[in-house]
Amino acid sequence: MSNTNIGKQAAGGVAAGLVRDGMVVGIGTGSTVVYFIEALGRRVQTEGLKIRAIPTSEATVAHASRWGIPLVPLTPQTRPDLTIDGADEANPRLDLIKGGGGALLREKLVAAAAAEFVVIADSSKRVEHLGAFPLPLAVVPFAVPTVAAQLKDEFEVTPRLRLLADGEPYITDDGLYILDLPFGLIKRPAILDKRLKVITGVVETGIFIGLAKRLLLGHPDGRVENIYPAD
Ligand SMILES: O=C[C@H](O)[C@H](O)[C@H](O)COP(=O)(O)O
Repeated sequence: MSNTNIGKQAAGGVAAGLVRDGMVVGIGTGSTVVYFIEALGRRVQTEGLKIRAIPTSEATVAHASRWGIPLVPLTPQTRPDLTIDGADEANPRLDLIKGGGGALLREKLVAAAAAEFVVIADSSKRVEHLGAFPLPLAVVPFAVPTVAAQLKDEFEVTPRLRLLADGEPYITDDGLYILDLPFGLIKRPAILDKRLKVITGVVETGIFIGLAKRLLLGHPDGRVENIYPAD
């Protein structure tokens, strides 16, 4: 197993240990979350842990179902007690960039609705400043040309339409396209998030501000560090 995967698996395992009987658990998306689902699924199968889970993507529906984890939709009455999700970058305040897997919209809904949101990641995801990872933006397909032009004018960034291996646009579970924005350095993520959100045709950004209350950072030696938001 690669060093990165050791960290992901370790963080996913610790996160599965946070789940208690009777909880509603929000389950994010991505390669780190797959390890969390495995560890949680094992607890469901061997300990008889009784939980209900809210998935953030069709991929997560498939993984969780394989482990026999009961799934429920997000409603005002059924909100997660705890949501566990990965991240592409986390700064010291635990502001995040997410959406490398295209699931940012459902992920933000499920993270924001949760009583507690805990991020799991390997140590490469911790950064001083967000922005080296291109910021994903979920955009209505019809609006992509005009949104892209506005981004170039206003933010001096050249958006890249996310494509599949066959050259066709990547389409999210909600029928949206993804524009990846290579900012390089994002100095004020909260302000950038607000400015991007008001562009007509933009549905959601991959900037998650003030949602994560804890980061479980998995290291190549299997150690998991607990990180809380810096002031
Ligand atoms: O849309 C995908 C999610 O935001 C993922 O949580 C994020 O991209 C991190 O994924 P991974 O755990 O595969 O690095």
